[in-house]
Amino acid sequence: MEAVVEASELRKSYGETVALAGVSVAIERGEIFGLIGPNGAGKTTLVRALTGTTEPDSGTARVLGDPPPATDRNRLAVLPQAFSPPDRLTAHELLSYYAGLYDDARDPEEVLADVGLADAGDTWYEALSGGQQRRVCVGATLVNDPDVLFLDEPTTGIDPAGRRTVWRLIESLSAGGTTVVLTTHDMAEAERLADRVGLLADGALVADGTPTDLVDEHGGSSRLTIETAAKPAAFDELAYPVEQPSDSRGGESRSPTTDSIVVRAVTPPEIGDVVDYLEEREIAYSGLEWTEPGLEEVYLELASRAELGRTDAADRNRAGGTETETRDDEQTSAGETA
Ligand SMILES: Nc1ncnc2c1ncn2[C@@H]1O[C@H](COP(=O)(O)OP(=O)(O)OP(=O)(O)O)[C@@H](O)[C@H]1O
Repeated sequence: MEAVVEASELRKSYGETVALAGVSVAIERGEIFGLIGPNGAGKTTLVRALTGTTEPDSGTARVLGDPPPATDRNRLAVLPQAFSPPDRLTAHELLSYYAGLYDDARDPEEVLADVGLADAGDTWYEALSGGQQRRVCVGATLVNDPDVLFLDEPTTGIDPAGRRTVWRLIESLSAGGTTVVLTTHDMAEAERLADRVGLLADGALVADGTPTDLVDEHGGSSRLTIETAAKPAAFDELAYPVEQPSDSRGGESRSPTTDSIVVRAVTPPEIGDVVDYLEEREIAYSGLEWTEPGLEEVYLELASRAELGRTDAADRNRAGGTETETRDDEQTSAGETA
């Protein structure tokens, strides 16, 4: 398959802050690539390097075969995280304005219908709800019927029904051959939409795979949480691994909870064995909850590993001193739809 978005060893630092530490990725035509990672991981910087609004210090990028500054703007669209169009335009006027920037544009009415706002065309942007405004912004990226679409947290602030409208839209765009790079903090969104997920941490792509593969590799086993005051020792004879969950994952605030026990790797038909164990030994419990691992577990696991790695590196640096490549900062340009 043809890669329409490619990055090779992209590096970018702002002063001593390394935003991208050598990111390589290739995204194929029609693929939905979910970009996830903690705040400050480098996601926006990567998108900016791929869309030509920031110049990497080194490495190369190509979108639709050209380096980003030369990418055909008629074939590309970007929805930045913070995008504030003029308030005193109606939704229809706004989409007409953006449509006017392209040689060949879609009918704004059609685009409004796509984002579920067919009846809101005459409403001023400022009079729309936050979620409706975000949907108009998504619409603004669709007026040129792009071949490559970068969406930075497109559904933030949108209600569940509206989110589903946007999800279905993204799916149908991808089915029609549009390549979508979707930055999100919503793991359900990434799991539902992304063909492939890339997890950035500290400027490095620490995982890249289908949601299913990532969950198999890093998600750990299923969890059966038992609400009980019993101690882990009460489960010594149970044939499954048992642990006492922590109040928080990672960090020094980790402390065991005293009101629940987690039994790992129990399949749904085996839950009865655990219940029998509780009953036979008269262990009091007030509830059971079985959960499969998902992308959220992958995210927490890999992000906490990256955090541990950073702590180790900081310790080593404190012990031995380090050299950091610095470079002049550059202006952050306000995002704009392409
Ligand atoms: N123009 C800039 N000047 C200085 N530092 C910057 C600039 N842009 C980004 N950074 C820094 O680079 C790092 C990566 O930032 P970036 O915005 O790419 O992260 P992100 O993953 O998009 O975060 P978030 O999830 O919060 O949007 C951060 O430490 C950030 O402070």
